[in-house]
Amino acid sequence: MAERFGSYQSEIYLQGFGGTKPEFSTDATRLESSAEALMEPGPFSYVASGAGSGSTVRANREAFDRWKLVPRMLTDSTDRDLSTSLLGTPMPAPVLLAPVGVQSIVHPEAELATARAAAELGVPMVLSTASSKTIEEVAAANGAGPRWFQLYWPNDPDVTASILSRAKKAGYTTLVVTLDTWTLGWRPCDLDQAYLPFLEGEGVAIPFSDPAFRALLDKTPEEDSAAAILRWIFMVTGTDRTWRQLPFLREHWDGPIVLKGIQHVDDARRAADAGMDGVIVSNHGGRQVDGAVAALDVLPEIATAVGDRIEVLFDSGVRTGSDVLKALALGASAVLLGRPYVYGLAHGGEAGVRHVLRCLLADFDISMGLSGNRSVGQLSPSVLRR
Ligand SMILES: Cc1cc2nc3c(=O)[nH]c(=O)nc-3n(C[C@H](O)[C@H](O)[C@H](O)COP(=O)(O)O)c2cc1C
Ligand SMILES: CCCCCCC(=O)C(=O)O
Repeated sequence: MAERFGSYQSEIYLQGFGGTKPEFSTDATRLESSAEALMEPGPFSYVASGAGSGSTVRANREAFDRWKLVPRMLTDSTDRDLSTSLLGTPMPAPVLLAPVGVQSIVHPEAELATARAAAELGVPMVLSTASSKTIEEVAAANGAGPRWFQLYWPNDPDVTASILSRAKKAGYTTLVVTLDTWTLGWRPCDLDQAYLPFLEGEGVAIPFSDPAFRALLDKTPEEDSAAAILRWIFMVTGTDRTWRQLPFLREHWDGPIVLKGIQHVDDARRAADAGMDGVIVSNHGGRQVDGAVAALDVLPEIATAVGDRIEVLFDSGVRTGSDVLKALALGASAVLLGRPYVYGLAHGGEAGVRHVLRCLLADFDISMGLSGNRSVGQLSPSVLRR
C-alpha cells in the first residue's frame, strides 16, 4: 500500500518537476472554488453550504486549526504502514467516503463513479439511502471493493426490512444509521433558491426501486415522482424512532451497526450500552444545527468515554492529510471524507474522485512521515499541541 500512495506522491512531484500541472488542484479549498465555477448555483450551494449562518461549517474548520502537530526527528519513519482494519473491513488507510446523497446533481455517473474510484483504491464507500443509483447498481460498480450502507430509517418496518435485506444481499457489510437528520436543517441557501435536490437529477433510486415502498404508493414513482418523493421524505423524517427501537435494526442486520451524528458523550455511552458497534462523531458537516459544537471539539471526550468498548469514527471538516492525523491522534479509529470528494466528482467523475482520494492519502502519508510517525496505531494526543 505504501507503494500505491508513495507512487502517487512521486507521480505528482515528477509531473511538477517536468512542468506539467495536475488536471485538478491538489488542494481541497481550491478544488471547492473551481467547483463553484463549473457547477450550477443550486447544486453547488446545496453541497457547500450549511445550516443557518454557516457558523458550524466554519467551527469545524477552526477546530482543526486550533490543534498543531509537533513533528519529531530521526524517528526512522521511512517505511510507513497506514493500513488498518475496522469492524472486519481491511482498509489501506483509516479513511472512508462519507455517505452523500443524490450525487446525480453533481455528475451523471453519480454514485457509480464514486464506487469505482473507491474500489480502485480499496477505500470503503458508505452508500447513502438517498442515493441516485440503486443499492445493486452501486454494488456492481464497486465490485470487490469494501462497501457500507447508510440508513435513513423509514418509519415503516416492512420498507426498512426490505432495504436492509437488499443491502445485505448486495454485499454491504456494515450498517451506518444516521440520527441527526430526522428533519432537514434550516438551510437558507437552498430555501432562497427553492432548491430541493431530490426533485433534480434522478431522484432517490433506493426507495423508488424498493418493492415494499412501491407497494404503498397509489401511483408508481415513474408516474408521479413528486408524490413518491414526498412519501419517502415523510417516511424517513419525524421523531418516532427512538433508542428503544434499535433492537429492530439488530434483528434485521446481522453485521456491525454504527450510529452517525453522535455529538454528546452520553449519547455515545448509550450507543455502547445498546450494543452498537460504533459511533460516528459528526455534525453532518454543519448542515443540520447551526451553532452546534465543532465535531472535533467533542471527539476527545467521546473517544475517552467509549473508545475501549466500540469504534469511534469521525467526520465533519476533514480536508487535508494533517486533519486525518489530528482526528486519529484525538481518538478516532478512522475518518470519513465528505465534500472534497463530491467536488472531485464534479470535476471529473470517477477520475476526479480518485484524484481527491489519492491526494488526501499521499498528503496523509507524507504528514505521518514528516511528523515522525510510522503507523496509525502509534498516534496519540502527545503528537499534538493546542
Ligand atoms: C451534499 C451532501 C449530502 C449528504 N448526504 C448525506 C446522506 O445522504 N446521509 C448522511 O448520513 N450524511 C450525508 N451527508 C453528510 C456527510 O455524510 C458528512 O457527515 C459530512 O459531509 C461531513 O462534513 P464535511 O463534508 O464538511 O467534511 C451529506 C453531506 C453533503 C455535503
Ligand atoms: C430527509 C433527509 C434526507 C437528507 C439527504 C441528504 C442529506 O443528508 C443532506 O445533508 O443534504
